[in-house]
Amino acid sequence: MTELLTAAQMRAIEEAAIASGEVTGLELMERAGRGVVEAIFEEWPELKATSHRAVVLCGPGNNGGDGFVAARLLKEWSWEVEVFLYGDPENLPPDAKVNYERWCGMGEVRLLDFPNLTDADGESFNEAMYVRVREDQPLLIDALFGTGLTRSIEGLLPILELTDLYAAMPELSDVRTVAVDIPSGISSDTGEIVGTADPRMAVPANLTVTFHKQKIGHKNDWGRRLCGHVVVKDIGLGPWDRYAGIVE
Ligand SMILES: NC(=O)C1=CN([C@@H]2O[C@H](COP(=O)(O)OP(=O)(O)OC[C@H]3O[C@@H](n4cnc5c(N)ncnc54)[C@H](O)[C@@H]3O)[C@@H](O)[C@H]2O)[C@@H](O)CC1
Ligand SMILES: [K+]
Repeated sequence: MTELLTAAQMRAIEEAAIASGEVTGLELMERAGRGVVEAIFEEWPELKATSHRAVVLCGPGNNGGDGFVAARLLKEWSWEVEVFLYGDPENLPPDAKVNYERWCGMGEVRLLDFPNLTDADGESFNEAMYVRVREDQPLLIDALFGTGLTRSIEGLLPILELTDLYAAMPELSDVRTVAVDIPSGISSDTGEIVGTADPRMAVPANLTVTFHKQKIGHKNDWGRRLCGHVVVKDIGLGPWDRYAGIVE
């Protein structure tokens, strides 16, 4: 029996755990977000000593929900946290919506889909972000897409330009990027970049925090190259053999 999961197996395991009544989806999401923050402090213990800055990019599904949890917990650590959402808050799945709303009680959410990439004052979004990244060197948390990615994120180039910014600034080699579950753009079933062979269509990470077990995509193809250090966090789904019917 392999201990690498597909997206469908992970989903089935979560559904079985929720159906058993032992845990809710909301609790799993809270543990996932907490796991991300724990992994950040384990990877870079120096970040625990002083408050820091984070930019959290949240997507339209439950991966984004994990991002909202991580944002809230970092804010509780007195970090300065900026949250950006790709998608319509009204269409977030229920658990992600709850965590979006919890975050809204603590801070602003800027939408990532404004078409001309220009703020109301005429400043280019990417220019503003470039300045912020250069000056503040925030931790970047990629909670755009996880196991639910179904098509290429090519249409999201404006977001990817942000990650290009990180790559293009050698003086900022200390900038840290953290993928929630898997770098956005990578298929958790194959490790390939979804819908394209262009490696720029994925968000590379220094640290990837996944849940319960690693997915096939962490170990293969571009996934293996773009995940950075992969950490698996227990979110209380129980022992492996409990799901024998799902993971044979
Ligand atoms: N209860 C649960 O199911 C849990 C889920 N978890 C997190 O949830 C993630 C899976 O959540 P989801 O299944 O909601 O999936 P995702 O959050 O990965 O993404 C799904 C959403 O993205 C959209 N989408 C997919 N490809 C797109 C593209 N190329 N461009 C634009 N939109 C696109 C889909 O239409 C859908 O709205 C996991 O990776 C993990 O991070 C964790 O919170 C643990 C608990
Ligand atoms: K991600």
